[in-house]
Amino acid sequence: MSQGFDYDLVIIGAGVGGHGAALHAVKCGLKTAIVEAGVMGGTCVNRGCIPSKALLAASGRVRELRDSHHLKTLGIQLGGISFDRETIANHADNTVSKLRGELVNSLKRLNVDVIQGWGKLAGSQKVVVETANGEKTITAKDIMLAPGSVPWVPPGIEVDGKTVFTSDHAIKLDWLPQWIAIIGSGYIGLEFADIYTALGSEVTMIEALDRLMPTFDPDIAKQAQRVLIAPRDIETRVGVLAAKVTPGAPVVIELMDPKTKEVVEVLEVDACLVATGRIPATKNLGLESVGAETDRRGFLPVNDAMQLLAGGEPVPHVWAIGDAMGKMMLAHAASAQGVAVIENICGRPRTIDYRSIPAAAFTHPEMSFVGLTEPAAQELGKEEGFEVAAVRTYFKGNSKAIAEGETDGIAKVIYRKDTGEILGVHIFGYHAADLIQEAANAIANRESVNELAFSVHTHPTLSEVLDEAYKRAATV
Ligand SMILES: Cc1cc2nc3c(=O)[nH]c(=O)nc-3n(C[C@H](O)[C@H](O)[C@H](O)COP(=O)(O)OP(=O)(O)OC[C@H]3O[C@@H](n4cnc5c(N)ncnc54)[C@H](O)[C@@H]3O)c2cc1C
Ligand SMILES: NC(=O)c1ccc[n+]([C@@H]2O[C@H](COP(=O)([O-])OP(=O)(O)OC[C@H]3O[C@@H](n4cnc5c(N)ncnc54)[C@H](O)[C@@H]3O)[C@@H](O)[C@H]2O)c1
Repeated sequence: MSQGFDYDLVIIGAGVGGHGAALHAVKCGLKTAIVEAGVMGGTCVNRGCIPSKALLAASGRVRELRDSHHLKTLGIQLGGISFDRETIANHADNTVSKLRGELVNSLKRLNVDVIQGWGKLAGSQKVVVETANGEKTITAKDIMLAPGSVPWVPPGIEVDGKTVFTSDHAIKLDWLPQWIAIIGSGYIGLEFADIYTALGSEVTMIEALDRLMPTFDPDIAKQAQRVLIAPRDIETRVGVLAAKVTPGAPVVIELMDPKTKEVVEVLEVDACLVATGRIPATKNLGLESVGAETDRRGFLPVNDAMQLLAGGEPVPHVWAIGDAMGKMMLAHAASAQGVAVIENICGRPRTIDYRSIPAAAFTHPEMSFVGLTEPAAQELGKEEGFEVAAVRTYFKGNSKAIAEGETDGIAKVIYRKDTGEILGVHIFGYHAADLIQEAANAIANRESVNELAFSVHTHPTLSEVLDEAYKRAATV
């Protein structure tokens, strides 16, 4: 099919986004190559989702087995629980190797050519790859940019990879500091606070904004703070910037009042995890060869079809997906975008419905959401002229949660009062990450609480927290 080109499609970046796109491209009959400068699998497989979840699985088990009060209520008594840090780290490493191997094999099986090297655009249908053996030029009918993202380290913070580090180092679990400061209370800060406290470290969590977990719905953040932060070995500093961090023994952290710019406190800790967000890896991509440039924050500008834009106009045959275009920095969002681009290339127009993409933090218990927070829904209601309502149900009223002894949790359903359409669902509690999927499907189909109230949920399951919410919200 390649019509005088080396390939139908060349993808730059073999993360989950590029990989998902490659699999779908082959299914659609496109001759495909993927260019990777680093390790196959990108952030999610090597430095993100997978190793962090392996660490959370092991540390979560330690937390559970050490919770003698909880076990006692179930009639269980255990002796002292010990763990081996190195074996936990190996579990994460082995999981990464296994999944990376499977990813590489899946590409091999489908005859996707893997080209190792740094890829960049040299025009809208040409890629130059800097390989170990020199430059290689390849042509393609379409090109997809999927270069992902890297940790963002604010100015003033010096990372040495030993005492001051980002998640790239933390996932190796090289050591367990007695006292660790975590800068940022987003996903990475929360998940690593869960890991470190379960394994016995004391944590000081520093958040620049005026409340912890600022991107989560306020009700959920409040409940999570009550369960994930307050009873654990975690001190918090909120509304202060970590302005200067100097590695060493001790690590010295200067906290600054963002308004007065004055240093308000100096902390001396054993280690510091910088979890202050991620930035797109979009330097040296040859964008100038097609007249394009990144936006102010370094993201690749795209339209709804995910065509790369130059001066507001789509560059023919060049597409961009994943963390590098910055719509939602999640693995499943990146692969959904990759698949949608292939559909667009094949002439079956497809866009992404971001409102129905769920997200979860894999703390113990988990936090998850899909759609709008209550303040965002209220804002939309004001703009579009509808009223917003919310119902809350609690895990302590759910029979399965009671049987499990896992009653800390809340589900919140936000919906339009007039039509009952669900606008957002937020869950904090046992298995929240799995529970959110049915709400995501409901939002994707723009379903109303009035219909959902008739959908039958298995009894006794945790999913009945949503069943109860739909029934309470329904007008009939
Ligand atoms: C600690 C942590 C935990 C996470 N946990 C989750 C989670 O539980 N669930 C979830 O959904 N998301 C999670 N994420 C986010 C998730 O990892 C990212 O959203 C996802 O990896 C983005 O995929 P991507 O394909 O866009 O980019 P990446 O995975 O970053 O892959 C991009 C690839 O492109 C390569 N590359 C870049 N430039 C070039 C070039 N010029 N030439 C050749 N190759 C190039 C890079 O080497 C890299 O391999 C987590 C992230 C972190 C850091
Ligand atoms: N379970 C998951 O899906 C998962 C897990 C980990 C990471 N991720 C992805 O990785 C991305 C990065 O995660 P993250 O937690 O680093 O970023 P984040 O954007 O979620 O949170 C960063 C936090 O750091 C705070 N901050 C920034 N600079 C600061 C400073 N100088 N002092 C104090 N606080 C400061 C911000 O206010 C913010 O609350 C996320 O966008 C997420 O999409 C997802």
